[in-house]
Amino acid sequence: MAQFNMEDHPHRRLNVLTGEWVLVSPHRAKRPWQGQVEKVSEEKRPEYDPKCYLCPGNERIGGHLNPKYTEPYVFVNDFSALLKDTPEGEVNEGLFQAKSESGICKVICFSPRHDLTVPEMEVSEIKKVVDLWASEYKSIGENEFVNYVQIFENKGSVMGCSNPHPHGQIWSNSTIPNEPAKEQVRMKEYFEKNGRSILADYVSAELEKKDRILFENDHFVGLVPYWAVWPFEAMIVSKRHVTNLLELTEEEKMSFAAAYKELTVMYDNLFEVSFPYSAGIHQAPTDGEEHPEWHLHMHFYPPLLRSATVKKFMVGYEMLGNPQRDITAETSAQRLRDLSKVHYKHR
Ligand SMILES: O=C1CCN([C@@H]2O[C@H](COP(=O)(O)O)[C@@H](O)[C@H]2O)C(=O)N1
Ligand SMILES: [Zn+2]
Repeated sequence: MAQFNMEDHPHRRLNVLTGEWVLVSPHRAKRPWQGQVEKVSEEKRPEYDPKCYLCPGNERIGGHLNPKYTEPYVFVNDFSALLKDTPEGEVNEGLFQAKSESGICKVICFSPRHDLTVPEMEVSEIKKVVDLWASEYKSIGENEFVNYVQIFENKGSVMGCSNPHPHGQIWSNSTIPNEPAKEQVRMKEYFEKNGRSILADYVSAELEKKDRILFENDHFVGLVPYWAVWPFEAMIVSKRHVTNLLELTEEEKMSFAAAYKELTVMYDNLFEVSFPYSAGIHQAPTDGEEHPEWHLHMHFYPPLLRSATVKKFMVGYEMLGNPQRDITAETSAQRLRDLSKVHYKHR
């Protein structure tokens, strides 16, 4: 019987943040990487699109007029999934439980330019987005009925993104949503047991091992998590143990912006296409309590598997059993690390 090893044999890995497992089948990806990288023609977008709902000076659905903004611009979502004046109410009938939920949803236009995406923006421009994320986290979180603020970005039509103009969203609500709630349980357990943040210890351990590190700068580390589910899933984690964006210094926010750019340039260079993903920041709840267990981090969940047009499907066994992947996190990290740091459009 051969000796078990993680490069050749099927195994499960634990996500210590959520307590969930992922099945890894490396033997299925043993074949050398011959996935053809067909070129996907991307239409060149205009710097301004008169029909775009997010461009400066344009009218949005419902008649709201965007100002001729020149900096990142935020507005309340015209089709908000959560509303701040939702009447309180609940259903409590044995197996039938329901509760009213209030919240605020906003859209952030990262740049007045219709044609730019984060990897093509200057770090100083992305820093302005980080500043706006922080001020929105503060102002939205100050609402009595808001206890969690989820900042995220859907990029690319394959992620259901309805508009290519670079933008993100903020959905905030009264209860902590499932994903951060799962992480909070494990972060709290670890912090109460060890007096340190689980992600601080995890990042130090990864910097020791190196094989899943994508990059590091003065204040942030980019890595493929040991428990990654999506083929090129990644995380950006602050080196210092901060619980939310407001604790970051100006220099740390600039480093965050640089890390966001560095990772998304890698992503675009992988298949030389604008790389789709859903990404979001996890940070402390805004319930007015201290949350030393929290450690600011950003998840990136990109769907592409082996080319610009072949994506991973989380179906079947993934839905009924648990997530499964072929290439290992280490192989993905190696492929991303080997890529040029210069965006393919600027070579
Ligand atoms: O006029 C508009 C168009 C789109 N939107 C909102 O912008 C958001 C676009 O984000 P996505 O492309 O990630 O779906 C979406 O949530 C949609 O509700 C407006 O608020 N007003
Ligand atoms: Zn998280």
